[in-house]
Amino acid sequence: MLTTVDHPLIQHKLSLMRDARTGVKEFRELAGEVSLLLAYEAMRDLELTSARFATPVVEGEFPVLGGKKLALVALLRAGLVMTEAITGLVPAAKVGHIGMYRDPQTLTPVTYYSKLPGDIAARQVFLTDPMLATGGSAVAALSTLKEAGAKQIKLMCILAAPEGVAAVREAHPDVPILTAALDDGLNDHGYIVPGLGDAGDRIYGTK
Ligand SMILES: O=P(O)(O)OC[C@H]1O[C@H](OP(=O)(O)OP(=O)(O)O)[C@H](O)[C@@H]1O
Ligand SMILES: O=c1cc[nH]c(=O)[nH]1
Ligand SMILES: [Mg+2]
Repeated sequence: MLTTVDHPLIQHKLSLMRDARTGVKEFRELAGEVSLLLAYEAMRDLELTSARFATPVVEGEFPVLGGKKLALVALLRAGLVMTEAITGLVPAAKVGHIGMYRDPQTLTPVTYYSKLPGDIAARQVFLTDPMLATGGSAVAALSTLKEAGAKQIKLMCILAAPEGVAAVREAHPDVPILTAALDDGLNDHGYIVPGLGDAGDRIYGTK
């Protein structure tokens, strides 16, 4: 399932991210803000239970999170800024990291790191990566998560290309995808069009 979260605040902030004139500091802040807004939607179906306590006025039953514990997994580098923002909302979530870069010639992902919570099988997992382009990186990262035992996973990205959505759907049809926008496609270098450029480079000021 693909959900495009087209809230006006997200769309406005995404347009600022797309603008080539936006510098590193602002881009990084915007990526964090869009991630928080995406998380609001991605976590809409978290289970609630109730707790009994007294407000300053009266005693009662009140809703509190009660379902599976959460894990946020950052696909490095660019996904890191997303998990760091989202931990502000869900500070009890455990955080995992999968390090992967896309070979510029072959566009296939190369994995260089993986560190996941030991109890990931029992957690609701949110994989974060701003860019879903060919989908090679997300498909490989989702396989890594499933090999580690993860069963309930959502993929959160800021921009998706139809090619990447199709690749994830094909390899991992059980994984819902949330994105701020579905763009037109990919150029000859595998960049999303119109896109926002190389997310990692724009967040960290490399290149
Ligand atoms: O869907 P794909 O075609 O696999 O491309 C998407 C990947 O490309 C970017 O990472 P990149 O390889 O640039 O690594 P970086 O975060 O270290 O810059 C992006 O953050 C995704 O992980
Ligand atoms: O447009 C793209 C495609 C892959 N990775 C990026 O960072 N940007
Ligand atoms: Mg990059």
